[in-house]
Amino acid sequence: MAQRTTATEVDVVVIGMGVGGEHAAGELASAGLEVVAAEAELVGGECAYWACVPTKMMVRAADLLAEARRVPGMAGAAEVSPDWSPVAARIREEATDEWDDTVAADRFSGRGGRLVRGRARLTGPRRVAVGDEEFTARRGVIIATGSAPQAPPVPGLDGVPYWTNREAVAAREVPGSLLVLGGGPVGLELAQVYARFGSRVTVVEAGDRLLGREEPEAGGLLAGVLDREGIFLHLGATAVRVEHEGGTFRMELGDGQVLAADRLLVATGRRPRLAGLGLEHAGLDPTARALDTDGRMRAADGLWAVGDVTGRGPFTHVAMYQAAIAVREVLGRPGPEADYRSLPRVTFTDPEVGAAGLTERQALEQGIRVRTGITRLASATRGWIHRAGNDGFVKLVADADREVLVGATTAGPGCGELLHGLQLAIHTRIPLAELRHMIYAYPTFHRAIEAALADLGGPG
Ligand SMILES: Cc1cc2nc3c(=O)[nH]c(=O)nc-3n(C[C@H](O)[C@H](O)[C@H](O)COP(=O)(O)OP(=O)(O)OC[C@H]3O[C@@H](n4cnc5c(N)ncnc54)[C@H](O)[C@@H]3O)c2cc1C
Ligand SMILES: NC(=O)c1ccc[n+]([C@@H]2O[C@H](COP(=O)([O-])OP(=O)(O)OC[C@H]3O[C@@H](n4cnc5c(N)ncnc54)[C@H](O)[C@@H]3O)[C@@H](O)[C@H]2O)c1
Repeated sequence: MAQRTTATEVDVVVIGMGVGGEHAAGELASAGLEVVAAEAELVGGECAYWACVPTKMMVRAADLLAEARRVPGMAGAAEVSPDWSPVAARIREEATDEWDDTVAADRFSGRGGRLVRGRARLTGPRRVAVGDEEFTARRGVIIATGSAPQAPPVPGLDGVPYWTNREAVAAREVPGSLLVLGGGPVGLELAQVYARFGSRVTVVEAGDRLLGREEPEAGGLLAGVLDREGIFLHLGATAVRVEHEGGTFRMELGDGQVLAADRLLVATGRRPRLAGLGLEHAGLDPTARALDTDGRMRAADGLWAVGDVTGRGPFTHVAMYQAAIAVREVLGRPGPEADYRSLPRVTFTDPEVGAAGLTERQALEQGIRVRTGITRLASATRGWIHRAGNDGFVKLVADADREVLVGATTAGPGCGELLHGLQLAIHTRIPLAELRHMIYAYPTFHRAIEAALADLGGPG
């Protein structure tokens, strides 16, 4: 690509103002650097406008309905009449400002940064073009362009008006029926929300279990709960054709079954947004699936990458963690390298599924001599007291040679919060003997950890 002769010189250019880019650009501007940040859509990115924040508002509302439905048999009678309008209004008024990022853009300008609207591309090492403007970055460029939904190559799919998470978040009405392709976190959180608001929901998952990246017990647990809530599940199912006619979506499966619904949500994963970024002009492979970064978030000399583009865990907390490291690096401040050993993630279904570190399978693949312990939440006093909605378990994965935890899953009501103590144990390698000899408050859900530790067996 021909370089323009005049380019504006600044300290740093940040490409993409999602959670990762916004954090990095804001901090660097506050530190007094001259920062230009390019954003093609909305400052705040996917998380604020179409992902974490609005979906968790939807989940909160759906969970309230589910709790109210648990009143019979435990506390009397309750009549529940779901109404989507307060959810749709809250998403518009509180979460997204009607998908207007003025507040976030002003916040960045208020810190001294310059926001440039448009799609940026690299035109050389430390050189970035946005529309007609070109910038050179004395210290370097931070790529934080996030990820985009990835649809599978199912015949007919690209010609129909399917939903991604964006349309599912922006919906003003609950569809009478919803077909969800993909049983990962996006598909399951949204499937349960819509089902609890009265939609007839069917989930089609190609793998043999739900939430395939996590422990098999988590997928099994959710399959049981969702089935009980009236969600139709097709596991190990392949969609071979999709069509949309007369307002109805029809999906043919490999076994010949045809499923029909008013809406189709495609939630089959996301892919780092790297196409058209001009990576080749910075000496990087433009066909790479993700940007390979070192522990200091460097992808090349004078080029850092943070967030979903790094492929290190597509979560907001990872993007922010990495952004903080990149900021330190740009400012030349000392600090530790990125450490993903206790990487936490929580799927906000009900029951929530929290996980940190390695699954049993990942640990085995790393050659670790593994010991596991598991306990059902219902068998802990608090789980038994809780009764309705007490589905869940705690599973621990230990390194039998080093006698420390390397992974944990906490599934149950609000059990994403239960994860933190275990994450700390994994991260700081607390010896199992220490964990066993702590006192666990009675009757809490976290006492289930003590039972799972006992189930691990081994010395001590
Ligand atoms: C439905 C859903 C629910 C989720 N829930 C959670 C959750 O509960 N917890 C959690 O931790 N994570 C959750 N995630 C994941 C989370 O949203 C992402 O990990 C997070 O948004 C990644 O941040 P990012 O800064 O890397 O990218 P993004 O948020 O994707 O931001 C990237 C930004 O870059 C801009 N951009 C892209 N290319 C260019 C370009 N060339 N020039 C200029 N700008 C560009 C985009 O417009 C965008 O604003 C969820 C995801 C989905 C889809
Ligand atoms: N609570 C959270 O932190 C949260 C919430 C939502 C999303 N996210 C993150 O966003 C990313 C995207 O989520 P996702 O659920 O879209 O992706 P995912 O990759 O986690 O799950 C996609 C699912 O779709 C299935 N699939 C793929 N192709 C298929 C096909 N042709 N037919 C049927 N099923 C098919 C896969 O087997 C998989 O189970 C994930 O990495 C996730 O961790 C996080």
